[in-house]
Amino acid sequence: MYKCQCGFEAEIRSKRCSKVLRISNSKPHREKVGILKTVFVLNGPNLNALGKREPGIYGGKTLAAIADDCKQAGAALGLEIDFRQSNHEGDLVDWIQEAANKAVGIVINPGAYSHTSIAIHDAIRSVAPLPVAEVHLSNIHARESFRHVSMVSSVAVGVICGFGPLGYTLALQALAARL
Ligand SMILES: O=C1C[C@@](O)(C(=O)O)C[C@@H](O)[C@@H]1O
Repeated sequence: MYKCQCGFEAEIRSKRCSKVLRISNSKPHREKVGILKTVFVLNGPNLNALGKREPGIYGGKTLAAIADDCKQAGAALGLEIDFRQSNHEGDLVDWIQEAANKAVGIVINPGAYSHTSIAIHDAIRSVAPLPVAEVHLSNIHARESFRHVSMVSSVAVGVICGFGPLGYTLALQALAARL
């Protein structure tokens, strides 16, 4: 039996296997305390420079404007958006771990860490079955060969790339359809 700080107590097992799910993310718990489902939208290095960074590749929209788009899309989907960016790999690992207790899913654009980070790959595995959608503004497969491999894709439920900022909204819709 698991007990939340709010007093809600239950043992909730996954439909797919007998694994006990985290109580704070369970639907009955969320319904009881009346909280919206939260999705973490995480952004990796250099994405804070969107708007002025290589606009021919990434477009002219700032990350703040993308955050607004996500919040608007989230509101329509009944999702609360926790939007974050860091240039530091460890922050992204910490936030993925934090999402296990606070979110029903993650949208992540890991930036260049997509191509290198075993730590982010492992962090996503460690919070399974929390669904993770990987997003890239650019089509990484149509760019330099070092961008063709992502450490994240094999542990993501899906990948959206090449559609610019719209990819974030599409990822939120795809996650919402699974909840
Ligand atoms: O920083 C980025 C942005 C990116 O993730 C994208 O959104 O297209 C693609 C990466 O290869 C690059 O390092």
